[in-house]
Amino acid sequence: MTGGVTRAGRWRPFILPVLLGVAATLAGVALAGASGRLIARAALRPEVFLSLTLLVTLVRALGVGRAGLRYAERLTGHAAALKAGEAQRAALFDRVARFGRDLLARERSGDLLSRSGADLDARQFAALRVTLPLLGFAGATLLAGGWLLSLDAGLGLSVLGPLLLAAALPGLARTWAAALAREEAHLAREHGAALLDALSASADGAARLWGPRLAHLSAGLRRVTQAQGRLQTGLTLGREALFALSFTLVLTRGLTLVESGALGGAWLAAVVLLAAASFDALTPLALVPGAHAAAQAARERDDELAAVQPAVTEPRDPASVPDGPLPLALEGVRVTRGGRDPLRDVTLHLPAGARVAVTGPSGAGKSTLLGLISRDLDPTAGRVTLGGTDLRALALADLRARLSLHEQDAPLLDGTVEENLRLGGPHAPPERLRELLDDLGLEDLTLDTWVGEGGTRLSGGQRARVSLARALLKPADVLLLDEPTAHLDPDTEARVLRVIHRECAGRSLLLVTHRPAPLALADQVYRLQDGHLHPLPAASTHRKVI
Ligand SMILES: Nc1ncnc2c1ncn2[C@@H]1O[C@H](COP(=O)(O)OP(=O)(O)OP(=O)(O)O)[C@@H](O)[C@H]1O
Repeated sequence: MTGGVTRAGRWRPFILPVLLGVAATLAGVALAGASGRLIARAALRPEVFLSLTLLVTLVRALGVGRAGLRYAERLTGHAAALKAGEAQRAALFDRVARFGRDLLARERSGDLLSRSGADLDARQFAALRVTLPLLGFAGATLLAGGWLLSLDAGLGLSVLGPLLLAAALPGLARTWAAALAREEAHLAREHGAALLDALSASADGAARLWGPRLAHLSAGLRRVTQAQGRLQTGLTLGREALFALSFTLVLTRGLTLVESGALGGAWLAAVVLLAAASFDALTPLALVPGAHAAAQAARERDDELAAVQPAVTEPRDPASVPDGPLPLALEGVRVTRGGRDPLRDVTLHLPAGARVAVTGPSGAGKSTLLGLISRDLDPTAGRVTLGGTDLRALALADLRARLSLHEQDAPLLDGTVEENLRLGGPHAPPERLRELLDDLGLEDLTLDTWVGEGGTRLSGGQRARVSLARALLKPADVLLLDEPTAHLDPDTEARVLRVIHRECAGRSLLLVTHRPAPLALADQVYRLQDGHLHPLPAASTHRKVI
């Protein structure tokens, strides 16, 4: 999914941390063996302590080296994971941005949010949570098993038998662990989405209706977490029982070998500690099936998302748009939405610099008309053109640079008023922003007012005017205004219309509205009804407003 980054390329940054982690595990196993040997020899013959200098140095080197290797593995591993995550996040953002609101209409936003966070986490740490423990365990088994087998087959089997059985335990429970991980992810998604729904509907008490649903989902999550806990406890108990068995077998066999003289007494401590250390390498294996299942599920969901086609696509070889104001036209346009045709055969010409208004009943398709021009959607039949070129032949960014859209629900970004305005006019001087707000009747709103998520800390009328100011600030040739005076009292509406009239100078305007007053801005008014545009008499009766 990372746009051109190959599978091998994604793994390369993890090679060093995985090697470091494996080396740290091996150093741990070797340290246990070497220190056992050292302690035993020093205890048996203290007078030869000086001759043990090499062993002492080895033990110290392994002790310090293991900590250093583990530290370096964590450092490089997390850096690699975060870097991989960065690329995955950017790719996800690109994809989501291509879908725009399409995706939000298709997926629930809480679902998308919790899912993308968990999926990115599962994928970016897969190498450290799956590959590293497996390789570390394989290395420890080869080292400890190989040495013990070379000493005595019975000793080797006493460790390898229980060790491999203990390693297989999480694998045996894999299906159960994967089912629990899937159920947990599903419940967490449902819970996240229901919580967001409940919060956004909390004002009218509708949230209380979600109470039982949230409680049910919480109970489900608790049940799954408890089942996961029981599974982990079972696996730990099984591992400890196999360790106890191995320890007993190694000790029994080792003592027999010492008694028969086949093994030096000083080696027994090394053998026992080495066997114990190889079981330590098992601990991280318990999480491997869950991490593997999560990474696999994340990949499947990513493929699913990749297979969904956005409503509008970029042309392969975009046409260029000439500079300067250009005419816009809808030619015989039909739109099918939700099984209905809100627009059936719509033809509309907006010459450069013209001002056109469209009115009509609710649900007639007025916003859909603007959506066609900003390419939120494409027509089912007919075409929309800018300067004679079909919009589908233009790069989306080129098209949208020429348009400025104020939407009916006036969505604002979570930030300050100034940050929102700067999306429209990044280089506008602060005085220009201030003046525009004052002219729109927003004298009380400071530029550093924080608007909250979606602008929810502002009143509906304030939010609409900040969004309108943002649209007016954008240096675009075509203004598309959807209900620019919604939520406003008549006096403020008149003020706002005067500002629009002033700011429209030299640009084209297409506005859609239910209200009569904004029609005064237009040279030509249409009524959209039953999928067709019907011209109305000029709106000169409303001129007095502006
Ligand atoms: N994202 C969507 N998916 C499917 N159908 C949609 C979508 N958005 C709008 N519609 C449908 O398209 C039709 C036209 O909606 P539109 O919002 O364009 O009407 P409108 O004239 O702007 O209404 P209003 O005046 O109430 O804002 C409606 O039947 C609506 O249900």
